[in-house]
Amino acid sequence: MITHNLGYPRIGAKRELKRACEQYWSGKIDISVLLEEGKRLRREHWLLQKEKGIDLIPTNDFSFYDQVLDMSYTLGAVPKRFSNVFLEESQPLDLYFAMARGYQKNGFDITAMEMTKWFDTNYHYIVPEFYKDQQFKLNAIKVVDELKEAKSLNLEAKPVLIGPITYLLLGKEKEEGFNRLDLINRLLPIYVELLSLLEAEGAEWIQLDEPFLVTNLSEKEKEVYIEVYNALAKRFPTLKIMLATYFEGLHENTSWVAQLPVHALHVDLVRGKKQLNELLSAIPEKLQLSLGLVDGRNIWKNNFEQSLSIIEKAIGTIGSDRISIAPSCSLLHTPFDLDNETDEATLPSEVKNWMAFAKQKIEELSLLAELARENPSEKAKNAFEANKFAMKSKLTSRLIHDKKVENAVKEITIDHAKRNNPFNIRQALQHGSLKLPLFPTTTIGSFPQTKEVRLLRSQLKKGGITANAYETAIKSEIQKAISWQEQIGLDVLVHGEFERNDMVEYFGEQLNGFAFTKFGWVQSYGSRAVKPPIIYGDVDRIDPMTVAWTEYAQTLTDLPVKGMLTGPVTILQWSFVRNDQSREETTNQIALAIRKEVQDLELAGIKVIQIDEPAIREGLPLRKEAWKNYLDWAIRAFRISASAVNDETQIHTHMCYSEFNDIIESIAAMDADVITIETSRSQMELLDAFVDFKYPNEIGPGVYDIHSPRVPSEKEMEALLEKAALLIPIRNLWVNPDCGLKTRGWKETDKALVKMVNAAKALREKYQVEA
Ligand SMILES: CN1c2c(nc(N)[nH]c2=O)NC[C@@H]1CNc1ccc(C(=O)N[C@@H](CCC(=O)N[C@@H](CCC(=O)N[C@@H](CCC(=O)O)C(=O)O)C(=O)O)C(=O)O)cc1
Ligand SMILES: N[C@@H](CCS)C(=O)O
Ligand SMILES: [Zn+2]
Repeated sequence: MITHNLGYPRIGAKRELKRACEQYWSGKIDISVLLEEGKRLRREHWLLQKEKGIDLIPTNDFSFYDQVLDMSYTLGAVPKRFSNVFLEESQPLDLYFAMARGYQKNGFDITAMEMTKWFDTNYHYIVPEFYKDQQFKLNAIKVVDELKEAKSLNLEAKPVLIGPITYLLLGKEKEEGFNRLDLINRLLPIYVELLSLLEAEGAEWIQLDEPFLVTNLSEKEKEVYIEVYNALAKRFPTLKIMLATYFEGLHENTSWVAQLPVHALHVDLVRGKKQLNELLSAIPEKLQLSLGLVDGRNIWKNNFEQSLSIIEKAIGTIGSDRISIAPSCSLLHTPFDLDNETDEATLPSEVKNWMAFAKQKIEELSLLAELARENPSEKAKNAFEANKFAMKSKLTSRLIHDKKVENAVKEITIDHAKRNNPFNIRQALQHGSLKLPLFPTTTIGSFPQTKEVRLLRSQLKKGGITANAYETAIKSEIQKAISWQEQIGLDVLVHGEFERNDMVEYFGEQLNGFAFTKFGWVQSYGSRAVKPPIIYGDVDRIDPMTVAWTEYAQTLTDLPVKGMLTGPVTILQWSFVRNDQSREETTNQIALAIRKEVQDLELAGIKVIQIDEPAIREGLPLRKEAWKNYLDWAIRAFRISASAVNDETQIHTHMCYSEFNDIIESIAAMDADVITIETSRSQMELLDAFVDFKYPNEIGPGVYDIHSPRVPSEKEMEALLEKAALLIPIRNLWVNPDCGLKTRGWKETDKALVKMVNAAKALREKYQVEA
């Protein structure tokens, strides 16, 4: 039985890759320094896995931005708007980064490719763009060079590629008249070329990631899978293909997937525990099985006793030489190294002893392999006892349960999720009290988190400045932001979220039942990372979390300041969650905590309160049969958090990166008075669902993409608004960017928002004249 890994976090223990990329983008370092840093990180991560005893080590899991973008680049799926600008002799990495970030230099103004969520994770990938005349062309340098690098270190390397069908399904047709799956005939020869090169370079194993195999597939998709994998098997009779599935079980796909002619099948036994029995009975004689035992999506220690019984069962049925063990999915979604966490105040050692990050998960794998052998070492036996102790300590700990919270959740009734009156009555009251113009302008909450602001927080945490000095400095940022918003003519203001490290972590730090880390970074997109807090116990809010900052901002202006909260589903989704109770139960606890905050904001005189729920769509189960149950409790949790206010108090919600078509009914059921959504990258395409559904409440379709430094023109935003005004009743229409502006600089923010306000004014004029 061997151990292998599906992918390692590439950003580095201290986010070294982030710093290197950002320094390169700002011209502070040369390309050679960036490339060298990438090489150093790869080497370090490979050697660490080797040292911990992993037999098969993944390569090509490293990326300077995103593994899907790497694949597009490797397969030559570069949209023409880029390839026309970047000539053959240009630095390849510059073209690659331009695809991700857009390019507004040397007289060019090219928009970035779209970005969306990777299955149900908080990781974002760059969406492949497909055209009717799409051609592919191999650019194998990265994949092959990384294999050579690993081989030069005497490692048993396993190149990891996104499988051809998952790659196509991840993308989007950018024009009508074709189906992207039909491109398989042009794509497959490129994969064949790539696999041949890798085989020639001595690759024995290739991992092809096909996570779409865990979803509800159409007949056509199933047929393409069968054709493609048969073709590959015929062409590569000796290359060992490991077909990797994860994030769910195979369900109804089990029997035919088990028949695909690959060397090994990897299955996720954390999310898809139940599939093992069926698989063991359906497995053909030669197929090897990779058991995904160690949770790649959470930070809890593996339960050795349970894992060993699974291993035993698998060995007992098909023999140890056909079994390998691995994490459930790539470790990209877990932080780097728990050993770096030494602060008892943020992460009590009792809780830390229940946890494992990527490095520890790799150790767990080696230990499990050792323990499954006949005569495990003393070290492994001791580790087994320590693991048993940790499991028991978690079961019996006094840190976890809070009767008061558990009772409050039990006492939730239907009334907790109901506003006093329906939307039309609330709308009239809110319009009467807020007196906003047509096409009211607002922003989504955050303003640039400058180096200076982040430094202040870092100094506060290190004791370099006092809490008073920090408060004064943040208040000064708020004061500047309020007077600037008044000056440029925004209608509903925000305080700017300067005091927040992150929209989830900030709340986690103030809620009971949460622990947090210093270095627990997980890549979110490109160079950006998040530090998900850890929910280990019952959640409660003791003191107000945001009221003082919002109240202060409101004292500075007569215009309404929007209170800014993160919703219960998003807090759940972007945290590491308990594995000892249901997600629904935890979300209800968070909903009650946010409800208290909403009530306190209203009491403090705040008339508009936004409860962000960007992760509702992302939390949707991968299997359609589980959607209804999830949506029922998720929407109810939002409503519990939002419904304790008077009719005059206007509740906003915000969502980004979401395809709304499938869940529009549930979004309407949230019954927020105003919803702001990300729509600009898709040219308002995402608005269609709201239009088709005749969405009744107010809506702010984003008019500019905040993920790129590109400043849109006034005309562009006006055109988008015109489009929206034709689709949505204008009294229901708001004007805002796609999302918060924390990642942007002040210069571009100022320019863009001035233009946005002007665009709103132009529409106001036009429609007032017409009215
Ligand atoms: C809306 N989004 C979010 C998602 N998930 C979240 N949990 N939060 C989100 O906001 N998912 C979907 C999208 C993803 N979008 C983003 C956008 C931006 C970031 C981002 O900017 N991340 C920052 C880290 C933010 C943070 O936690 N900052 C801390 C610590 C800052 C720090 O690095 N300090 C330095 C010292 C100070 C200095 O010298 O700069 C240090 O520790 O070395 C803070 O502000 O206090 C990033 O840089 O990646 C993420 C997801
Ligand atoms: N209020 C948050 C929402 C991000 S999704 C922000 O503005 O950053
Ligand atoms: Zn957003």
